[in-house]
Amino acid sequence: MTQVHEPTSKADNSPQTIRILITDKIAREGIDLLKEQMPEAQVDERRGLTPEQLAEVIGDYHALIVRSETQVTADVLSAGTNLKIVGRAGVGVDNIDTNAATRLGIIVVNSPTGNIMAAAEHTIAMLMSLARHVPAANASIKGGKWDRSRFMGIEVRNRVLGVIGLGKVGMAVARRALGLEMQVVAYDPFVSPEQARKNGVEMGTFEEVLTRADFLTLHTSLTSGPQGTRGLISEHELQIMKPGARLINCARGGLINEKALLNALNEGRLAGAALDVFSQEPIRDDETLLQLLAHDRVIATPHLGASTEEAQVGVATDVAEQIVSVLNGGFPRAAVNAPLILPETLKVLEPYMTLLEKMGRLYTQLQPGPLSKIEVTYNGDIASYDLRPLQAALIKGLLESVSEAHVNMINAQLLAKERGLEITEQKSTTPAEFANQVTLRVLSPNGNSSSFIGKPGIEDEHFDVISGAVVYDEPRIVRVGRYWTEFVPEGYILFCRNLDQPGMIGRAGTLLGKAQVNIRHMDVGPVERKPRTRVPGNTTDTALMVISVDDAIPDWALRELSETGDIFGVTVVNL
Ligand SMILES: NC(=O)C1=CN([C@@H]2O[C@H](COP(=O)(O)OP(=O)(O)OC[C@H]3O[C@@H](n4cnc5c(N)ncnc54)[C@H](O)[C@@H]3O)[C@@H](O)[C@H]2O)C=CC1
Ligand SMILES: O=C(O)C(=O)COP(=O)(O)O
Repeated sequence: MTQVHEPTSKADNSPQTIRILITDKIAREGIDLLKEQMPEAQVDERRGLTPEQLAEVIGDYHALIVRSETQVTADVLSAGTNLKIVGRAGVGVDNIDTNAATRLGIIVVNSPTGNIMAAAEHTIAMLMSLARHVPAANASIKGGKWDRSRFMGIEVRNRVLGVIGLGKVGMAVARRALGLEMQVVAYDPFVSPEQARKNGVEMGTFEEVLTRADFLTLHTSLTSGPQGTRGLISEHELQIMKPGARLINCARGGLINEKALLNALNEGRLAGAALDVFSQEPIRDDETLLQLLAHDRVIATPHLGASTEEAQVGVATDVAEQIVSVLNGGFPRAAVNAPLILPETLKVLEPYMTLLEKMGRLYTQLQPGPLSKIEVTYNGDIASYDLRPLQAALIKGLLESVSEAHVNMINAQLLAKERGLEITEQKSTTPAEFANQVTLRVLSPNGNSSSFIGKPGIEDEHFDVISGAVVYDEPRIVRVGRYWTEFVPEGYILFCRNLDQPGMIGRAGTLLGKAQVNIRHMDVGPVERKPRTRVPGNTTDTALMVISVDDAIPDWALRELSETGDIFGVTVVNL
């Protein structure tokens, strides 16, 4: 391990100290930004760590910043017990196990635009170098030769540039190639022909682009799996490429079957290849790559696409800003594994996030047991927002007591799915009983509401409907089961049902007084919201008594309350 910098501030092992680890070289501006905006944080730089070495130290850190060299494996992430965020100072995140990060609730951010121009310009430099043999001619003249005939080139004007992947870099390359008077034809299944045409680019099928291109340049990200891009250019694709074409790869080494490329070059089917990226980086012992590097018609650079001063300042500050935001409890602007929520939206949603989390917690404490289907209904203006953070908050509240996993916005959906929990949403901007009301309805596995089992008023009544609202920015629970109520879901709360008859409140109050437990708030909710006429002597009417208290209630007091008769279903929750 090469430790190029000692920790930049004095080591502090207190758990409260925010610690940020940087394991690849990033621009000083990014590090300065971290220190300015989080002066209390400890920022350490350590380079050349193997995944095993990184796994050993990562437990002490809250944030990790990498480029393409550090391998952030599932083991590294699992060892990051305090890790909240991994920042990739660049675009490609194929060196980070983002699935593992998602499962562990670790946010992964990148800088999607900071190095685009650098990568596009490097691609053009490779294109021109291939056309005019610049690297070989440079080596030749420096070797004391004056060899002009060996380095006969071709003009790129009027030649066809085939672009595979017309995303940010691909499009920037296309625009530059049009400036060089090339014809540009591209393949990208996710880009519309109209959008391409507006930029002077013709779209074609994969085969058309391969067969027409004089220069073929790759700009897709590297993905695995059956639909993935790994090995996108293999034996067959190289076979159908125009004879004498030239291939450029400034995206990811794994996009090309490098052995097949070596064969195509050796057999003279391709006139040249310019490679900035490789399946093994740095190249150590891969025989095919060593042969490609030694090949006359191969131009190579050591993954320099993003290496410009401008790009490095851009990506480092971009990622540093997001790290500061996340460590301060805010949201990143370019998360790879979390929904993008605008700050203005988040401000509106925050009290609802608290509400939904509390509703989930309240449900699991009142009604412990397995869950399979939940329907959430949003009524009022709130229904017009992006509600994904609210669903994540609900899942957090529901799963927290039944799962060891740290549930957050990143992994909530995944964890719910793993536990077979299906959540459906109903939205209506028409207000319900309250202006902005959220109702949670737990359904039985067959989709029916399993709300009330047994005769109303007996102890096995199920509380499978919970409604909440935000009143003056404060979350309130307004309905539990069939009872209307209103209380702030916070701290210890005693729930019980009582026969709807005089003397019940006094009985509970006296008992809590005897137990020295202070009542903060009390609400006795009827089954219907509207005032109604009590029928004297009707002993089946029940009400829900909700008593918020300052401290835990001793067991003997709860027992005594249950034994008084006419008060039953005594449960205490802690929200
Ligand atoms: N050499 C270097 O230093 C740098 C390399 N890169 C790499 O360049 C690549 C492109 O980056 P961006 O343009 O920012 O990404 P991007 O996400 O904007 O564009 C990728 C494009 O590929 C398309 N695509 C996906 N699957 C495809 C397939 N099977 N066939 C054809 N097109 C497909 C997508 O629709 C998308 O338009 C990434 O791999 C990135 O890591 C980026 C910056 C610097
Ligand atoms: O941003 C990317 O995808 C790159 O490939 C740049 O990699 P780097 O940050 O130079 O290691």
